[in-house]
Amino acid sequence: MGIDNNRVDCKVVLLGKEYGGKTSLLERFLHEQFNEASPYQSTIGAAFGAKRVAVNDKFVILGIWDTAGSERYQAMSRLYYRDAKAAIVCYDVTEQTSFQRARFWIDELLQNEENCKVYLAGTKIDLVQSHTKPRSVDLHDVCDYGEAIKAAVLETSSKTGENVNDLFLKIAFDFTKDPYNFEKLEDAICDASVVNVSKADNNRRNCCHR
Ligand SMILES: Nc1nc2c(ncn2[C@@H]2O[C@H](COP(=O)(O)OP(=O)(O)OP(=O)(O)O)[C@@H](O)[C@H]2O)c(=O)[nH]1
Repeated sequence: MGIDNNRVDCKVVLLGKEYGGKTSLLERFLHEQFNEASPYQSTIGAAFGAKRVAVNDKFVILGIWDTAGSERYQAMSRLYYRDAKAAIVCYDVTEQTSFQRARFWIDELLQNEENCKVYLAGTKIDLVQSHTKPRSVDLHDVCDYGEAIKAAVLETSSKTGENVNDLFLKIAFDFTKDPYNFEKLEDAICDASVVNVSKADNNRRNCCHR
């Protein structure tokens, strides 16, 4: 992709319960794929990926840390949210306990990272839409909570891609809205890997934005 991994404009961290869909979300965003056939492998430690995103006439490089959801790695996951500009806190819309876990991480972020913007990502919405599994987390409840903590809420599917680009593009867009961040951005040359905010911004649903 031609990205210099030493230069990241916006540090993003993925947090949430194990099996919650974090790695799949990152895989969908970075490589536009979802490997349903391959068996679930829990993340050990953390993984990193970067992607350049176009916002108007500027480019933002999102450097994204995918943390392990297992409580065994909780102490390690804490290391990855330090100085993050954005946290995507994931919960599985079909599993209520994953939402409780999301709230745990948000409490931590609110206490420790006042400059980190929180995005609540409901995952696996395709399972509800296809009636494969019932919904366990109500979108309106999450939106009420999101409003209270000033967090955007998006329900996503890494399987269909619904709202996945929109989520990351919103992060990049919000990042450029801060004049301090915007000044630091350098012009970059467009290539095929760039995702454009204006293209992915259409037909948004299952979300409430702050
Ligand atoms: N149908 C459907 N399945 C999904 C989706 N996202 C993830 N999954 C499945 O859910 C399981 C867990 O997904 P992961 O992305 O590995 O979850 P994780 O949060 O990274 O898990 P940890 O590494 O344990 O923290 C896998 O079997 C995925 O295929 C989705 O949007 N739709």
